Amino acid sequence: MVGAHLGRLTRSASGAPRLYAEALRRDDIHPPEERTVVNAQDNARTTETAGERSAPRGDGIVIAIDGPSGSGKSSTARGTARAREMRYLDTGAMYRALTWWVLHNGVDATTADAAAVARLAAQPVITMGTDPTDPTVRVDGTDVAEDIRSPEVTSGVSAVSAVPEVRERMVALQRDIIAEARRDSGGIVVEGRDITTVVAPEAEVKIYLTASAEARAERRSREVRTSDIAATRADLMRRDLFDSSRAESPLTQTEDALELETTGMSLDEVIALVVKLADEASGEVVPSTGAV
Ligand SMILES: Nc1ncnc2c1ncn2[C@@H]1O[C@H](COP(=O)(O)OP(=O)(O)O)[C@@H](O)[C@H]1O
Ligand SMILES: Nc1ccn([C@@H]2O[C@H](COP(=O)(O)OP(=O)(O)O)[C@@H](O)[C@H]2O)c(=O)n1
Repeated sequence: MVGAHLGRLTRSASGAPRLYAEALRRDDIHPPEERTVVNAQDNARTTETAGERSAPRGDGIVIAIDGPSGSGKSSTARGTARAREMRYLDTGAMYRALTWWVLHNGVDATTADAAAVARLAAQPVITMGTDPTDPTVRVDGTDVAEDIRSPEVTSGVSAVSAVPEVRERMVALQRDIIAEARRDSGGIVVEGRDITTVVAPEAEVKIYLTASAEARAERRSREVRTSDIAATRADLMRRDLFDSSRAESPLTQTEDALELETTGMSLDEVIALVVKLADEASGEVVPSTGAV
């Protein structure tokens, strides 16, 4: 199992291995910018970004990250993809894009019946740009990157993403993007709620990212510049409950994903740890044998 030698591992309540921050105090984990280039292939990659790379490599790995809202999935996935020159896929942005489309067509996603949502969600072409320095999301060619972060979309997205036809369509698209990244690049970091369980259970690195509800609410409040941490926390809890209790592909923590508890860790520390796991999984670093 990836990461078993990286730090102090214990078992969480679900039985999943849990990696604590103590691992970061070990000498062999560096922030991404200090990461040493470990082979010639890596060296060649330093001059281009993941999005620009043209030469097919065919040895790309997949890093799958799931977790609740505000646990740091997007920032960690993006940072890791940038550090390792991989592609990056924010699957939440895809469900948000479809939710935007539903609202754009005058339908309230939270009250509409599932059949109406499914019909509408089948219509537009969703296009995802996977360069981690400039990820894009388009609906029928319209750039919706900003609009999909609106409170209206955030309120409706859990209802839209619970519709089976919506998931079927998005998962197929996600798998296509992953297959292409495996074939043509250094691989891809994919984050969401069902990546380790449904979209890419075969991923070389599987992580369940988490943090305390307080830490997540504080992070999100800082991000959206509100001082009402209690309201932010309530919104996170509402969405987490919906996402983890729905019938279709609920957010779940499985035994074969490494739980990374990030309360008290900085983003750079988390990224450094995931980069380290990825380096090991792709054979770029010889695993150390000491502490477990
Ligand atoms: N380990 C961390 N420490 C402090 N802030 C963090 C950490 N990880 C993420 N953040 C910040 O928390 C906010 C939410 O992170 P994000 O990556 O959007 O989470 P998610 O994708 O899981 O909802 C962002 O502003 C991000 O910069
Ligand atoms: N793989 C995924 C990703 C997101 N989603 C849904 O999309 C919503 C928005 O995802 P997001 O990653 O943008 O969420 P946050 O970053 O706001 O926490 C989630 O609350 C889920 O309802 C999903 O069902 N499956």
